[in-house]
Amino acid sequence: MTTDKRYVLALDLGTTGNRAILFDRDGEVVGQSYKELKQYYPEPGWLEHDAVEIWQDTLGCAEDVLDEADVSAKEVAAIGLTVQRETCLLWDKNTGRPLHKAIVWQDRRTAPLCNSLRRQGRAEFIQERTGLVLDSYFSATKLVWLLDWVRERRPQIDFENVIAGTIDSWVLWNLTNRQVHATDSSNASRTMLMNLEQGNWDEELLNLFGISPHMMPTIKPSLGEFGTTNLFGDEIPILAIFGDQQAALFAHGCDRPGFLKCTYGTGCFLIAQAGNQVARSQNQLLSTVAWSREDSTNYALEGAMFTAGACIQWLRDGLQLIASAAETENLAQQAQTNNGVYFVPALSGLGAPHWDMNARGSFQGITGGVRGEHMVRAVLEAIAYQVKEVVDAMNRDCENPVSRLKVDGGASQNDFLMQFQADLLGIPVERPKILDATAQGAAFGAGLVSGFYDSYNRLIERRQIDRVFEPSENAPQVQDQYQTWLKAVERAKHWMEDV
Ligand SMILES: Nc1ncnc2c1ncn2[C@@H]1O[C@H](COP(=O)(O)OP(=O)(O)O)[C@@H](O)[C@H]1O
Ligand SMILES: O=P(O)(O)OC[C@H](O)CO
Repeated sequence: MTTDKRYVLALDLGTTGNRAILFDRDGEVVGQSYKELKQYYPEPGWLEHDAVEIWQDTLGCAEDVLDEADVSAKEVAAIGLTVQRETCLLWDKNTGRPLHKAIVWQDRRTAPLCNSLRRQGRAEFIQERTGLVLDSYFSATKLVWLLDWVRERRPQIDFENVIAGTIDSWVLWNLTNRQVHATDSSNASRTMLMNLEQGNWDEELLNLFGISPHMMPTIKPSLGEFGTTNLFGDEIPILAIFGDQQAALFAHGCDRPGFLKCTYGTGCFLIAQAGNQVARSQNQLLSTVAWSREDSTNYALEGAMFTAGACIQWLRDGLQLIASAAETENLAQQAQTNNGVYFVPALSGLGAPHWDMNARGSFQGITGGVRGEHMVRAVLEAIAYQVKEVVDAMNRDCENPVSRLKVDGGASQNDFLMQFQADLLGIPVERPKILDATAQGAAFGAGLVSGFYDSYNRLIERRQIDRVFEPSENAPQVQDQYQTWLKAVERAKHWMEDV
C-alpha cells in the first residue's frame, strides 16, 4: 500500500436516498454527499425506482464528496459498495438502458404469483433452498414480472442481450464501464434464486421462475475484487460489496454468534450473526448470508420489517402532516400519550414475523379528541412495537436472550423512538456516533481488503457510542400498550384479496 492512499470511499445506495462517504485511516468520516431518491407509486402497493437516476446520483454524490473534500482519485485506496437489497431490474447490455423501472423490495405486485406458488406446494422447497419465506419482497418474482412485461411490450428485443441484477450489479456494471456483471453473495442470497448452502444460482429455482442463467450476474465473495473504475480521474479498485443490512452488521463488529444489530432506515432490519453454519429459524425469521470471503461464508438470522422510516416519509410527503422527519420527535413528546391511537405500519404488507403480503396500514382507536401529534406519536410507537415482535421471535430462536440492542440508521437519531424502544424491550439501546453504519461497513470491508486498514478489531474498538438509552420508569406502561398494538395488527392482516 503506497502512502498516497488516505481515504476509502463508501457508496451507500439506500431506498430513500443515495450517499457517498469518505472515511479516513481512523475510520472517521471526512466528507459526505447525499441525494434523496424519487419514489414512484404507479399503483397501490407498487413502488419503483428509476435505475438511471440511481446511477447518476451515485456518480454525482461520489464526484461531489471528492470535490468538496478536495480529494483526488489517486488518494482513494478502494471503493466499498452497499445497496438496498432485493430491488432489481433488467437492462440491455448493448444500449446500457434499463428495460423498465426497477421494482423495489417493498413492491407487492407479485403477491398473487407468490400465493399461487404456495398453493402449488412450492413454499417449503423454496425456503429449504434459499432460507427465505416465499414472499413478493424478494427479487425472483419481480424478475418474472419484468420478463413477462418485456415479452409483451418489447417483443422485438433479443433476450441474449438482456441481463438482470440487483442495484449493486447495475451500479457495478456502470462503474466498471460495462465490464463487470457481478454481485456478492449477501445480495444474491436475497434474490430467492441462490442456493444458500452452496452459494450459487440454483438451477431448479432458475427453471421454476423461467430465468435464463445467462442473465444472472456472477456471484463473488463480498470481500474481494470486483474490478476497477476510472470514472473519477484515476483507477480505483472496488473491493467490497454488501447488502446494506449486512454491511451494518459488519460495521457494528457483529462477527460472532450472539451479536446482533437493528438498523432503522426506510425499513427496519434486526440481524443476528450466526457464524459459519446456516442457521434456521422456527419463528419466521430469514436465513441469509451475512458476508463471504474467498474461503468462508458467514450466515445470519434476520427479522425484516418493511416500514419504519418509510412511514415518517409518508407523514411528510403523503399526509403532509409534518415538514421534516426530525419534527416527529418533539411532536411525540408534546403529545405525552398516544391518546388511544395505534398504527399498523403495513404500508407494504407485513414482513417478519407475519409475512402477510395482503396486510395494509391502519390507524385504530381514533376518537374525537385525537390530534395530529397523537397520530405522529402512534406512528413512532409502531416502529418500536414491530421491533419488539421480532426481538421476541429472535429470543425464541436463540440460546441467549437479546440483552442489549445496537442500533443505527436514519430513524435511530430520534431520541423519543429510541427511549420508547428501550422502555418497551426493557433492555439498553446503544446508539453509535456514526449512524451510517451501512456505509461504514462497506468502507471497513473495502479498506481491509486493500490493506488500507490492518485490523478489523481495531476499527470496531475505535467506534464511539453516542448514547445508551436505559429503560425508564415508563417501561411497565409502555409494555402494557404493546398488547393493544398486537390486537390492531390482527385487524390489519389479510386486508387485500388476491386478484
Ligand atoms: N429524526 C428522525 N426521526 C424519524 N425518522 C427519521 C428521522 N430522520 C430520518 N428519518 C427517516 O430515516 C429514513 C432514512 O434513513 P436512511 O438510514 O438514510 O435510510 P435508507 O438507507 O433506507 O435510505 C427516512 O425514511 C426518514 O423518514
Ligand atoms: O433502504 P434500507 O436501508 O431501509 O434497506 C433496505 C433493505 O436492504 C431491504 O431489504
